[in-house]
Amino acid sequence: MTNIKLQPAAKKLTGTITVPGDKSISHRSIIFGALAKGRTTVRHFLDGEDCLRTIDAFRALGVTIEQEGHTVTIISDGKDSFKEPTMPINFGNSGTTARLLLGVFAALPFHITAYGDESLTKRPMDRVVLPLRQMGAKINGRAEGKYLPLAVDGQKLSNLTYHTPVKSAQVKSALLLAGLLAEGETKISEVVKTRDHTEQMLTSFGAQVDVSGTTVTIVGGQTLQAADVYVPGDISSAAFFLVAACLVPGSHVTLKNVGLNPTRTGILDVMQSMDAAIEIREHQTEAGEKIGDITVRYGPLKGTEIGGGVIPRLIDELPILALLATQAEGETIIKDAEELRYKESDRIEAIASTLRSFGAELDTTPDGLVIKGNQTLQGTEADSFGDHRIGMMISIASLIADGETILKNADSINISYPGFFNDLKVLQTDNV
Ligand SMILES: O=C(O)C1=C[C@@H](OP(=O)(O)O)[C@@H](O)[C@H](O)C1
Ligand SMILES: C=C(OP(=O)(O)O)C(=O)O
Repeated sequence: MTNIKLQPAAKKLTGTITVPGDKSISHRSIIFGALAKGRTTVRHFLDGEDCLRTIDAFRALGVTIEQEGHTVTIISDGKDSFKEPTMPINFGNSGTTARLLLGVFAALPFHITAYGDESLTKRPMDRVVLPLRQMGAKINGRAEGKYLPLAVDGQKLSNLTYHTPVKSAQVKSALLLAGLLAEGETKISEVVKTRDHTEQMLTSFGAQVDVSGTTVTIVGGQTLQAADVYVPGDISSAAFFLVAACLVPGSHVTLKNVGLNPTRTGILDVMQSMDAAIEIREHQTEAGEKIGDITVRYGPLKGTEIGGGVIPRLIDELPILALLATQAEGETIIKDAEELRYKESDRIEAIASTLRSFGAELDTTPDGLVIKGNQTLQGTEADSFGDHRIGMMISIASLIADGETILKNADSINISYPGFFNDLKVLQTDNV
């Protein structure tokens, strides 16, 4: 466990950085590359700990995966070439690995045991286990299969028509993957549209998938063909510097090649509604994923209400948006975000206790937060709770707090952004 001393920003943040690859797309590139026949090359892959768990899981199934820096090559002959793993699979801290791979494992002719770290072991898996059982999956574990460790006895799965009650791209994706490996037509509908990287990648690997509003339909038994994947920069990582630049006086920062898939850009909409000075220049689309540069400047902000359909489009950005709200003029209300309670930590409680330790005033509600604006923050000792997004929120808060901050358990940041402190240093060293 590493503790880091952080100082208030001595000067403005300036310059240009390219944030690391998108975590959701990196996971999916490995899954699809392993399921496809042929050689898949992935560029700008995120080498965060979560994505490495997905690589390890497919290596355990016998798939050849080579990694050189941010380029990953997957050589596979498809699912029929997979072998039964001889050891339990460790999903680590990664909810995405756990949920999506349960959808795959359920359909493989193997007995597989999977477990996770202390945080993942507390996160609900029944959201995928229950619908997978409706397809014929045999999955057993604690609390009737609600929590890891889980034992999966792979089966031939049948098709599913399912309206998912949770607003979760992980659930949708797990069921689409199971549907791809099942017989017949699987139809998944959601209350609000969640990130659609699985649907985009199915198409780019040659599968037929039909998207109509918030319903996705896939016919099982399709063969995927290897494809080359370029992973755009992760808007969820960019978010920390978008907010930092808004908060540190005089800042002017450009983030290059950021993924601008509309199911992920809720943070840009919300920051613009708070009057943030943001310019977005979309310049290309790769395999259905929009990519562009974002420039943001320091400036005054106003409070806002964040709720409804935008929530899944910015779910992982809510910790850093909560910090932004403490500096806006007027109150900010975050609602409809009960899913925050099922992340790496209970993020509603983690945001509240962390910002309170910086001296901020805010209230929690069952599904969100009410945050007072125009607040002065004091340096503090704050724990990431093993949650990478809380760790990065603390680091950005320290830039505008009076006095020193100590970030405890800073290692958690390696889950999604191993080069975070380096990129922060680049922006603090004039690189225009
Ligand atoms: O599908 C994905 O890649 C993800 C979906 C979201 O989780 P939920 O599906 O649980 O909302 C998000 O919080 C997570 O970081 C990544
Ligand atoms: C919730 C997150 O990831 P996961 O569910 O994959 O652990 C996240 O990255 O903020």
